[in-house]
Amino acid sequence: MMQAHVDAIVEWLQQKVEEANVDGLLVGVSGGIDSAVVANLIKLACPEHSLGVIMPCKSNPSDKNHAQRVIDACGIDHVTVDLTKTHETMFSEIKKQLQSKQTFNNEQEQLADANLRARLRMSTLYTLATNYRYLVVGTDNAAEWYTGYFTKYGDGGVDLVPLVNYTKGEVSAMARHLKLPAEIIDKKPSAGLWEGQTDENEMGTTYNIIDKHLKGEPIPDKDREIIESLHRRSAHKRQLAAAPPVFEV
Ligand SMILES: Nc1ncnc2c1ncn2[C@@H]1O[C@H](COP(=O)(O)OP(=O)(O)OC[C@H]2O[C@@H]([n+]3cccc(C(=O)O)c3)[C@H](O)[C@@H]2O)[C@@H](O)[C@H]1O
Ligand SMILES: Nc1ncnc2c1ncn2[C@@H]1O[C@H](COP(=O)(O)OP(=O)(O)OP(=O)(O)O)[C@@H](O)[C@H]1O
Ligand SMILES: [Mg+2]
Repeated sequence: MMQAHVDAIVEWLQQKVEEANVDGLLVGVSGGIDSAVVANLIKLACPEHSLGVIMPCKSNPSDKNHAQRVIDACGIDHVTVDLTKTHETMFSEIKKQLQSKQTFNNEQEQLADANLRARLRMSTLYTLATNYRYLVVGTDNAAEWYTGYFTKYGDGGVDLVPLVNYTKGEVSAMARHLKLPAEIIDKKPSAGLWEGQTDENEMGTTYNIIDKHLKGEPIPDKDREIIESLHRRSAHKRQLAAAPPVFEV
């Protein structure tokens, strides 16, 4: 059953490569489960033309080790681009300019800092995609997509989203089927954007409950309200940039 899904995704990826007339596929490898599954899928789709990209950005060493384990386990070609200094330079320059105008918003600092990391990763992936003539493959699953739990034009800025119809539970099942390292499968999902961040703490609900909701199963009212609110507020991330009508003036 899971093998049939793997085969279908792999075939779809190959078709997309052919349609786009490119040479292969790449993905950012964080050490988390979603990118581990995608790295395996693109390696199956394009054995000689796939690339995993490790992009530490003030990341903790265990994430880097996990990312390397993923690369080793699937045997995919890889490159590491450390974005720590780039991020530091860019964020501190922006902060300095805003402080001099007395418009720096401390309350938004953590989020702004975190989203910049995601967007630097996106820029790095597209620089590599141009170099290799590859497409950028995203890792969003159905739960993240529905709730908008991604950075617009950051990790959401990709060419293909092969896992977008699969719940987090189904992605875990796929990871087990693909025999990914147990420590990758078992660890708590985290965007790794700040110390101690976990997806479930930040969202205020759990992937298990979001998955149930997506499958049409009953969930507590409180969770449904949270999920539907996240969904409504993130509608803009699932659409093209809003354009005005042609004004007849
Ligand atoms: N109604 C609207 N119509 C059009 N655009 C609208 C808008 N409302 C906000 N915006 C724009 O969207 C921006 C807010 O969206 P965005 O920049 O995405 O930022 P936002 O949704 O506030 O934050 C991203 C969230 O995704 C999480 N994340 C990010 C990256 C990876 C992962 C992970 O799981 O690995 C998770 C992160 O922890 C955080 O909770 C605003 O600054 C504004 O520019
Ligand atoms: N340090 C990193 N190096 C390379 N890519 C990264 C890094 N951090 C995040 N990414 C990219 O951003 C994506 C979004 O992160 P997200 O946390 O949702 O997925 P994940 O880490 O693969 O899985 P999990 O949800 O289990 O943490 C990752 O899948 C990966 O493609
Ligand atoms: Mg992660």
